[in-house]
Amino acid sequence: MYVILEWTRVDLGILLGAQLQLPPLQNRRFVTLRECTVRLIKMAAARLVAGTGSVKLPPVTFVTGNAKKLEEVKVILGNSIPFQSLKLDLPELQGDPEDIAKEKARLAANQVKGPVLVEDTCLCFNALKGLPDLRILHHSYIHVYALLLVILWIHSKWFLQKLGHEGLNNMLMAYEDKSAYAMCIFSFAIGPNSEPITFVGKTAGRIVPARGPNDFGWDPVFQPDGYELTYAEMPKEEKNKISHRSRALALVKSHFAEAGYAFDT
Ligand SMILES: O=c1nc[nH]c2c1ncn2[C@H]1C[C@H](O)[C@@H](COP(=O)(O)OP(=O)(O)OP(=O)(O)O)O1
Ligand SMILES: [Mg+2]
Repeated sequence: MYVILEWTRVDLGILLGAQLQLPPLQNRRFVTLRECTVRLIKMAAARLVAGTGSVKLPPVTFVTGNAKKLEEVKVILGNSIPFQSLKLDLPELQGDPEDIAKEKARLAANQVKGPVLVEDTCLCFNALKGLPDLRILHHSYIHVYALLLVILWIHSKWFLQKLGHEGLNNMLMAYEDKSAYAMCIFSFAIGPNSEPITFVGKTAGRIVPARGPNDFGWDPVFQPDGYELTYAEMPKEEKNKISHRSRALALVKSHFAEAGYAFDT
């Protein structure tokens, strides 16, 4: 079958030209159905491989209500992924950090109606088997043990699930083990109703009495392993080299490079 379709600006040109990235038609008034079909098949194959194919995506929207996170993400991503940011206060969900990140991505994608990137960060104490995260305690790091009591109350259900009653009873105060890790989970959803994927970055360290500027969360109480400085005391470039956030973003970048998403720029 060899049907000739007239190529007009309004209908096919817009409909197929945009989707299939047909060559400019300066010297041709016609494209063949075969040509369209071949390109459609190629596009479908590319979709299978890349998860999206050659259909162009709008730039990714990084959704966060936290200006400090955004500052870091901008520096770390540079020009590697076309993105814009949107300040939205997404609900503070509780539960497993990876589930929280995915749920945040779903909520954000439904609002933005396009590709979104979100992240969820937590600080976890090894003495407490990775609990708690300090998501709720935004700017307090007076004394970690004092915080634990508050967190215990706030997350009691979660604590019980993870540690059990005995663990809870044994938990308070005298911990030798001050080791902890900072964990960042980015979640990417290509659009509403698509299953988000996640990228986890961790940095090991320990909890110390607060040192350094007090402008970003628990940075003053977290000292990464191998360093004499807390996150807060480090120059920003130094933190960005080793941080939980940059490690997670390295995975995000590789994913984008491998998937070969094409963006409208
Ligand atoms: O690198 C960090 N260094 C120190 N503190 C940090 C870092 N990253 C997040 N944080 C704090 C902010 C918030 O108190 C909690 C995470 O909560 P988390 O829900 O992920 O952040 P958020 O609510 O501030 O912003 P978002 O709108 O992206 O959810 O840990
Ligand atoms: Mg939040």
